Amino acid sequence: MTCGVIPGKSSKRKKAEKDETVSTKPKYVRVNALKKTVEEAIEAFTDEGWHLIRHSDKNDYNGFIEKVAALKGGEFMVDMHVPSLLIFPPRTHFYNHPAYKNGTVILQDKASCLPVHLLAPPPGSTVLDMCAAPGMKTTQLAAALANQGVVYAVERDTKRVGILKHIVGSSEATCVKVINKDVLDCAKKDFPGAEYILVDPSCSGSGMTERSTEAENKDLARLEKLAGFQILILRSALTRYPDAKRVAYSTCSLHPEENEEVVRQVLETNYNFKLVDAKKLLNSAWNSFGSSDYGEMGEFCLYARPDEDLTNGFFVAIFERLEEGEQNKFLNNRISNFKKHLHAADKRKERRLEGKENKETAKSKRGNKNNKEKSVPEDEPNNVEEIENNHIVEDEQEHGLNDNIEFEESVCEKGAKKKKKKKLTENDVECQETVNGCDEIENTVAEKVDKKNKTGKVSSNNDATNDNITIKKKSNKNKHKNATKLEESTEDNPKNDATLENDNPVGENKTKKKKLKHSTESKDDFSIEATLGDNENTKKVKSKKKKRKSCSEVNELIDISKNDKTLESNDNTSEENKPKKKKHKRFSEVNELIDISKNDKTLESNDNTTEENKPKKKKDNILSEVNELIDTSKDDKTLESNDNTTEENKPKKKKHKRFSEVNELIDISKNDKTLESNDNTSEENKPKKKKHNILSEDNEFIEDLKNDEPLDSTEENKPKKKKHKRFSEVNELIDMSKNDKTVESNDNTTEENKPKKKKHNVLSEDNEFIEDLKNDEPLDSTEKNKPKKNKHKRCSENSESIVDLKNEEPLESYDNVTEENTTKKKKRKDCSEASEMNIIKDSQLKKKKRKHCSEVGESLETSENPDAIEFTQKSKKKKKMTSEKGDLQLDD
Ligand SMILES: C[S@@+](CC[C@H](N)C(=O)[O-])C[C@H]1O[C@@H](n2cnc3c(N)ncnc32)[C@H](O)[C@@H]1O
Repeated sequence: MTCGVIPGKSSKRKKAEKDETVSTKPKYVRVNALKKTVEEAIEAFTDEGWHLIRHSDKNDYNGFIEKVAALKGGEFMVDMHVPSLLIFPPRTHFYNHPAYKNGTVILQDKASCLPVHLLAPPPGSTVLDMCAAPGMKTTQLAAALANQGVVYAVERDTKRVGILKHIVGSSEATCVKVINKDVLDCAKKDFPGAEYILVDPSCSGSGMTERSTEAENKDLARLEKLAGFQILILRSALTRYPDAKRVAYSTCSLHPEENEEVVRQVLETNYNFKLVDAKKLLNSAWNSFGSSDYGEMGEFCLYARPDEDLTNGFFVAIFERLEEGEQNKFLNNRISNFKKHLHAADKRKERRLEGKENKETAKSKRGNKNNKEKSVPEDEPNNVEEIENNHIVEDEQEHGLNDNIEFEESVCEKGAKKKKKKKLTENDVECQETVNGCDEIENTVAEKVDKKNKTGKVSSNNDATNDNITIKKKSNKNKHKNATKLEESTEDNPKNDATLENDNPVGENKTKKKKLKHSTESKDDFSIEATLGDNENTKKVKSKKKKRKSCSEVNELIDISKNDKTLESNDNTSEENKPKKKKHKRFSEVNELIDISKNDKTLESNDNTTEENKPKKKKDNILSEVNELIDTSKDDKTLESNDNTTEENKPKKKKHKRFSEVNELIDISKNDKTLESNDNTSEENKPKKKKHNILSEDNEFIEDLKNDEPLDSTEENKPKKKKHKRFSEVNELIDMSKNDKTVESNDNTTEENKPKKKKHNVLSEDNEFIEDLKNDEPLDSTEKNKPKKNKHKRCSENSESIVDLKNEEPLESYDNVTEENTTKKKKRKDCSEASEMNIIKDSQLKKKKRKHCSEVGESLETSENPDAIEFTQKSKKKKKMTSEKGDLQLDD
């Protein structure tokens, strides 16, 4: 036997040996299968005079431990779990043994062998060792692969990379690729096809028997920092590598803070992996598992404990990618958190409804609400921030190295140097989670949309190829008379494409009186399509003499900056009618923001509602706006959609004007992914006795998810002999700067009912509000009810010309279409105006038009300025003239 104490040892080695002299822990030697089989090694040791103690019962772990504990000098055993592991009595030294010197055996504690043993990558597979140095497990991985396949061995510390390379070289692990990098700075392409991942990060090392006192003296602050990093790196392993089948997380710590707690925090937010019961993997031949404080989750984790297992203290958790139909049953807390958000949304809605009863306090309530919503919810975990703040890395000395390699424990200074980089990397990790969360939301919403489509209540037109945003509005008769529902589904848009569709099927409005449809398409693969009907937006008109008029405007501006994406949408509309004896009130907005960001989820919604017009005997109901924001982070995609519809009932000789505005600003900077959708709908009913209903719902889709009910719609248009008017409009302006592309589209439609003579006009217009503003008049699109024998034709559609213009000029497009019916008996007059896209172009030809556009801009800018009213009044006088001008321009 050649084992023994080596002369001329360093002080460090002397210390290690001194420790061993008091250790009762056996000495473990892993046979390097790349050089020798276990049988060959056993034979060699036997030849040296060592006596093999056998343990044949593979299920008798306690009997095995007894035998190990009873090993005497000159005896050795084969481990019952790790077949390549040989066990020698305590205080056996191999420093001078030829097998150790030539790399045939590697001194590695049994506990340290368990992670790779449980990870069990088969030969030929691709393995990622995220924290490789000094390389004990790396070489074990290479042996498991039989050098067939590849092991990416990543080590951040340059000094330790040298040791890693030495050990890898001496063990003839030819399949290992050593990479001196921070693994968190690496991308999946750096380790193509990584199937098995070992996460063996720096830890407190409390499991090292020689440091057993540390286990009793917890440095909680240090543990917190370490746990932050451990969570980060484990989460990275579970989210960043799509081909990963199995992941092993291990530490040589006995602190739950670095073990079960890390597993819990990562697992609760992971949709793709499950925790494997380690006991099963070891055929129940093991005794030490995680804390029952963590329930089954803890029990699935494995501990190696010095006292019970005669090893170093160690922790191992094995994760496996979910099969189809499988679920991560430890995801519960995340769902719980989501439910809390839903509950919070309910409360906001209640507050909003309450606030509407008191108009005077509505604004202040809104302000408070916005503030609240912008604050981080209490139930949001703080891990990410903790990780960011505490991203320090402490190198941990691998226990096996105490025996044969001299290296110092060092604190990696690169951690501090790369702090900025790491912060970005964390964002990447978080971003992955957002995708998951939003995918789920999107999928659920998509299901709702499917249901609606199946019922035939929703039709959709989609000009986009694969990617789209769909917004559908329906009224909800179950909850509120004047409720409007919004559905929104989003899908990733790899080319910054977006399609917005607003579909309000005309439904059974009996006579198919109204249809508004327009579509715009931009050059930069951005298309917006809106189909507006009146079936889904409910209206009640109880007075025969009432006319309904609606007008709405939307103006949006979205700015998505390249490295710091911010979405802004501003919508300002101003318009006022001052009928003789009517009173008019302005209506404002509710802005909501829901931010679910901490665990990679962000959801924002803005909702604007308020305001009522109460003419003497008339009542206005302005109903609802829904604004939703979904942030999907995948591949830096940003989608935004805005949809606004408004409606008004007009009393007979009264004039009514309605104004709505939406202003949104959403800044989602993390990882450059933002999706925003705004949807605003309004509706007004004017019952006889001044009843007033305002309903607004935001995040309706969340509501539906919560109630697990299909979105429903109501329709309450039942005026006996009433005339119905409907109006809707969509205006979108989207600026995408990422690819230096700006797309702007404005779309507006209006409608009017002209009751007395049952005339009906269907009008579809783009940017009607612009046109109307230009004319200093309320937006209108008229629609008249036709008498039975009257025929109705559609007159103007500019969508084609609009599309053409857009295709020519990517930056801006203004589309205007107008149509009017002015005669009592089946005469129709149609006006349509085509748009102008580049303000600079055709200055001469569009001189008048440009002037109008300028006025529009002014009016928008001064929407909160009293002067705007004056402007409006002045411009009203020019209405007819302007309209004529428009005709002339079109003719030109
Ligand atoms: C516990 S040791 C790994 C022991 C190794 N698995 C073995 O069996 O020999 C942790 C190692 O991870 C390295 N490390 C820590 N953070 C890292 C990071 N972000 N990227 C790469 N390596 C890292 C440390 O420098 C240290 O060498």
